[in-house]
Amino acid sequence: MFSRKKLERNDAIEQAVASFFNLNSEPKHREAIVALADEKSLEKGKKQVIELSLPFCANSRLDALAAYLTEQMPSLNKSEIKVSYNIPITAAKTTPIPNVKNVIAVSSGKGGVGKSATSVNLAFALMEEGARVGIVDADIYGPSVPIMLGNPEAHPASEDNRTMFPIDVHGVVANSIGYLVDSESAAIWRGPMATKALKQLIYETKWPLLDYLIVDLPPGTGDIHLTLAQQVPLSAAVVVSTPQTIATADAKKGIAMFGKLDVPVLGIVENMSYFQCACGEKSYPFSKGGSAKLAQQFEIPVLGELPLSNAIREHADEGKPIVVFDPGNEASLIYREIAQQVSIKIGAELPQHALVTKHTQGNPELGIPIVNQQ
Ligand SMILES: Nc1ncnc2c1ncn2[C@@H]1O[C@H](COP(=O)(O)OP(=O)(O)OP(=O)(O)O)[C@@H](O)[C@H]1O
Repeated sequence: MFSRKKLERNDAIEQAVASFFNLNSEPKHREAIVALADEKSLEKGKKQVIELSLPFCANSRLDALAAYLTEQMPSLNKSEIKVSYNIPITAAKTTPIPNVKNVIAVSSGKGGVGKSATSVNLAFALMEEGARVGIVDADIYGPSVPIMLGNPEAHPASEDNRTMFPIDVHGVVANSIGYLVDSESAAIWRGPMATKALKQLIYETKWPLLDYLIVDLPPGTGDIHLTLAQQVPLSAAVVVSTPQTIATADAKKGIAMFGKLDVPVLGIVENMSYFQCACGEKSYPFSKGGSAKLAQQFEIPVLGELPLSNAIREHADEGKPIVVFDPGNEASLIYREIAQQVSIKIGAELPQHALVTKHTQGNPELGIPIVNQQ
């Protein structure tokens, strides 16, 4: 009979992991990282399995993490490092959405700055990093997610004519008003009708277990935003802007609105930041540094700067998200970095839901079963 060695939490490994991911040294930012190891075998440099549980997803950095850990701690040299993700549930002040751990609003003050393109690619980037992700298109008046996902003719199935199943697209599940009614009908909805439609879309969709639900908001700071922030358990928001003053001025209103509604803004995604010609030279058609100034003012980070790129536009127009269809493209790599930062901030920096006990995967009271991931 073989008995499994008892593995103990190993503080030194946890600290090294936290420093690799540049986490703040405050204990609350580290405590969700759990490293289990048999300390005695570590001392002797024996081959063993280290079990690492992270509160965020980081597929693209696992090789670098393993290299960093063995460099910092040569005793890990012969060890196999097994990583799993245990993404926590963050603050839920209002009715939770069954099966959904974290809701991330993607917002912009001004229209046309690339909010939907960012929402869609952020969703796929989080999925590629190892999370279970859904996207809901809250842009009731101009839903563009179905086009960007390449399935504008799709229609969610229903078992009971009351609830619907989201549509699975390349591993992300989605729902949009665009799948349910034609665009002319939705465009004439006003106030209560639009907010009711949005709530139905969110609460009457049977989401599978999701680490993150991305909500692509309409531009501006109107009724829909207020409803969403007050009646849907938003974990955090990401604000998209171009660098030009007219866009950052509107983005500012959005950041201020989330501040008043107590929704943490994780940072700004600067879209159409620069244009890089084939010769390698960069130019700045929409001005330079606008988001950095805004970020400084609100003491939030710029999560990433995306180029004005034909490839981003073509993939969006063709319904083939660039992160999935051209993963090696510079823009895809930037989306992946943004996704990682979003995931790290939610997992290691935001307060977790009070009902979530430490290292608990889910919460039955929230309709989230306790299951083991990966
Ligand atoms: N970085 C980029 N480079 C080139 N084109 C882009 C980029 N980002 C987005 N686009 C294109 O710009 C157009 C507007 O983008 P998108 O629909 O994402 O903006 P939006 O802010 O969601 O707009 P709205 O909310 O007003 O509908 C789309 O055709 C999209 O493909």
